[in-house]
Formats: sequence, structure tokens, C-alpha cells
Amino acid sequence: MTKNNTYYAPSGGMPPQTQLLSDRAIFTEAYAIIPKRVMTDIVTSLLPFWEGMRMWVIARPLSGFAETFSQYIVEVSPGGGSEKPELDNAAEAVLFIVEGEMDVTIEGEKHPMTEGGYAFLPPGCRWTIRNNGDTPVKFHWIRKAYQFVEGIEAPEAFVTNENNIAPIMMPDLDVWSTTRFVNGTDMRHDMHVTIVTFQPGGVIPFDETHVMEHGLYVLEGKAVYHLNGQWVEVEAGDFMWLRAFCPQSCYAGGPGQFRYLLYKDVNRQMPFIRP
Ligand SMILES: NC(=O)N[C@H](N)C(=O)O
Repeated sequence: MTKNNTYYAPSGGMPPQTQLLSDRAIFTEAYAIIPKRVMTDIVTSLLPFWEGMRMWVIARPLSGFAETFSQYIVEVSPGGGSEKPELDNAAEAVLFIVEGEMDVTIEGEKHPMTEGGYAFLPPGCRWTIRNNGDTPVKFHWIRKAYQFVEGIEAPEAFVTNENNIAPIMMPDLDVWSTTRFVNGTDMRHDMHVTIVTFQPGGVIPFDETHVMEHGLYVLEGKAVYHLNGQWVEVEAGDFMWLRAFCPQSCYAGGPGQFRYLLYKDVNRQMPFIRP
């Protein structure tokens, strides 16, 4: 398959003192926008048991913010990585590489990954990570507390690359496609992390208003997104959090394709809030 996709990756640094402060960050009850310019050196975090890493936390479970997932953009220097990356046995994860290369070892088997590389790591899976290259690697790490269901096994780990998977077109529309990494009817999976692609001028033609929570990281291009009645311009490198039921639609602005990495929680009963 031809590789014509690009992936935005932040590179940190600090804006000069001469730059204007105004930017596009928005935080509301229904959605948040973290624009690309925010990913500077001074807003990074570190984690225990990792070497040569820093990360931008772009979503975390918090009252009034993400409820079902956390999302990090992780940067690992050459030689860096972790033998103990995940400390929570119930956490499942997707890793998606936006720059560089790394090796992920799952249950003792080493998987080299490059840009567009995608790994699914089920809860309790034993995995490690190492940048054996000579340039930094940058990847998204999306984590969710897996919702076990009696009688259904947790899914197995897999590693692939988006360029090995044919995107699925929306019915009757050749301007909007989704690259799916798991079968939508596979009830073992309680989260989907997909890549949504719009050709220039493509739209979500109505305000989707649904129970699934979203994280959207714009990998490529630009668009205007309609979020809870407000129009916001977004471009490659921006992150959007959309609360469950946040009305959402968009126009892809061109001149190239508009693409984003999309998180959503799926396939589970709606828990009751009991008195
Ligand atoms: N904002 C979105 O891209 N939403 C998707 N159509 C979705 O919910 O799958």
C-alpha cells in the first residue's frame, strides 16, 4: 500500500518572549481544545521506571474532563525506554507512533515499530519498550481501565501498521473513511482507537450526539469542527476532548486530507449511579 500519510509530532522548546500570548486553547464542560503550541518543554511530565522519556499528558480521568481514558504523547530518546512501563494490571493500551522507531517486546517477542505503527496491549500483558535507534521516537499512549465481562476473555495483543490496513469508506461517501484495527462486532474490545480521514471538503454532515467519549488528535491537515454549537478551527498537532453526548460535526478545510487518531469507548452496558 502506498504511504502518503503524514503524522504531526510535537518537538517541545519554548516560544520566544516576543511572541503574542493569545492562542486557541478552550476548556468547556462539553469539550476541550489543547492546541499544538501548548506542547512546550515546561508542560511535560515523567514516569517512574522509564529512562530517557518525557510526555505531554493530553487527557486524564478528572472531574469535568475525560472519564474513561488517559492519553499521553510520549517522547523517548535514543537508548531510552522501560522494562516496567505499565503499573496497573487492569490497564489496556494502544500505542501509535508519529515519529521515529522503537522496539516493543510483548510476552518475550520483539516487534520493531515505525511511523504509523500501532500496538494493542490488553490488560495484564507483559510488555517493554526500547528506542534502539539514534533519533527520538514519539508516540501516543492511550490507556483505559479494561471493563472485564464474565464469560468473555480479554482480547490478545497485536502489532500492525496503519499502512497495512485498507481504510473503510462510509457508505456512499468517498470523502470520509476510517482505518479500523479491530472488528467492531468483537465484544472483547471495549475501546476503539481508529484513524478517521476526510478528503478536502468532506464533512460529518450532522451533529453526531452520542454516548461515546472521544479523544481526537489531529495527525494531518486542518478543519473547522462544530462542538456543542461552537465552531473551532483545528489543525495538525491539536488535541480535542469531547465529553459523551457533545454534539460534533466538521468540515475538512483542505488543501490536503484531514486525519485524526480517534478514541472511543464501546460495547459495554451503561452502569447505574445508585443512591
Ligand atoms: N467525531 C467523530 O469522528 N466521530 C466518529 N464519527 C465516531 O463517533 O465514530
